[in-house]
Amino acid sequence: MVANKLLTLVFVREPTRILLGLKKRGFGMGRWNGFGGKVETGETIIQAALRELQEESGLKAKNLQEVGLLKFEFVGDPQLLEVHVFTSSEYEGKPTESSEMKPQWYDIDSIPFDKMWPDDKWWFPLLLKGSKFSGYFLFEGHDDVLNYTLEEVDSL
Ligand SMILES: CCc1c(NC2CC2)nc(N)nc1N1CCCCC1
Repeated sequence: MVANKLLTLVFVREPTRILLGLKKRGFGMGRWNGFGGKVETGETIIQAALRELQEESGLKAKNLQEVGLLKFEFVGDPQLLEVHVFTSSEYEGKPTESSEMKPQWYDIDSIPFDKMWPDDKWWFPLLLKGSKFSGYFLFEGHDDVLNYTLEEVDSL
């Protein structure tokens, strides 16, 4: 039994814009995304979310709200990924480029979906309107979504 791999994903949000980062290397390189990564042993999901945001963007979130739970399966790979999605509207610091990510503010009307993970176009509208959501995506490779389910939920 392969346990789900726990990952975090944080979006820093202002009224009309959202902070995205361009992944400079590794998994998802060349795609704009929120800030996140693996939950290490000995840390909570929240601690991991705060740590990854700080490491990758330089920002210290003062409020994290869990808004989504996304599960990913890849054809041929037994490892399921479980991504806990958060938003933050209060933070300290200035967006700073790291070795991993180049941060940039995007107007919420011009999200670069063609340069993001393919699943984002489905759940991002729910994040932007403040809904809580839970979804599952079956990928073949890193570009093709074979199947998905997505629902708005009252609580995560
Ligand atoms: C789980 C991969 C993934 C994804 N879905 C695609 C099936 C791979 N979509 C988005 N937006 N972020 C993702 N990660 C957020 C946590 C850090 C690693 C990348």
